[in-house]
Amino acid sequence: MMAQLKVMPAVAPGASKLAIRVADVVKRFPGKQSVNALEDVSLSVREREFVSILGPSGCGKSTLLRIVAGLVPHSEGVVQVANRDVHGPTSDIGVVFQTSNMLPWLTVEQNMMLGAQLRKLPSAAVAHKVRELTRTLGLSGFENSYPHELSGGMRQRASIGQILALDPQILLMDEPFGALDALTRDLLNVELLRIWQEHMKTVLLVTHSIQEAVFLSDRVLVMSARPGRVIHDITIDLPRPRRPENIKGNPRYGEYIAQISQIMGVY
Ligand SMILES: Nc1ncnc2c1ncn2[C@@H]1O[C@H](COP(=O)(O)OP(=O)(O)OP(=O)(O)O)[C@@H](O)[C@H]1O
Repeated sequence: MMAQLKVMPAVAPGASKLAIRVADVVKRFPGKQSVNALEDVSLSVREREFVSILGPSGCGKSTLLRIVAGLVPHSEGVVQVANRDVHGPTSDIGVVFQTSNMLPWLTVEQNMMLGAQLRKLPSAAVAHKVRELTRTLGLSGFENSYPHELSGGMRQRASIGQILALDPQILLMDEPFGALDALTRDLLNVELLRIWQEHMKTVLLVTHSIQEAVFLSDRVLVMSARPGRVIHDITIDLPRPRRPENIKGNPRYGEYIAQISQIMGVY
């Protein structure tokens, strides 16, 4: 028996405590060859939900994430974070990209402190938080290392630490583990779930990996080819806490992957 997929409307009617609301968003990049990147995109993410976005290359996933982050303006529609219209970056949101944002001339600890210092957050509290994050992200002993002295996985963990040091309520992640080998990616997926649960964050993650999306998420959104729209909203009904050993052998996990692969035309 295949798992029964719950396909929900893209914007849950009457949903309370929305962390992110995107309604009928259009994005056009003007220019000689103007690009219609997004067309009537609607989605909602509730507080503390873990939602992933999948879609074909070039469908506008990164653009959508950057719009929610306030880094790119949208052409039409409504984008709200914590019930407020997004007009630019806010402290409610932290963004993790595929490649590390660390400054090469600063150490891990200095990089993790930097954002908080720029925001003039109280330095003793920040130093305490950074020490704690260094430990929980498995970077103890590397506080004084420079980015080039770290492995790719450690650099990504440090980048996540940089963002968590600012304590945003919402984490937007754009293929954060895309450049890593499969084993490191699996390990960081488990760490990400632990962080998400411990720190009670809302996460919106863009990924190319159906397996990663199913393993991590409460819901998986699937976008159409460009101009991108959210065409499926699939609730992942797998038990938590999730670890590879108790999820990857679960037949429902395989069924979700098969169904999403079918939706996306990937076999
Ligand atoms: N600054 C820009 N100016 C013009 N066009 C852009 C710009 N940024 C993105 N685009 C176009 O918008 C479309 C969506 O790009 P985007 O990077 O959001 O897709 P994506 O789904 O994240 O792709 P991928 O999965 O390959 O990373 C593409 O056609 C891209 O060329």
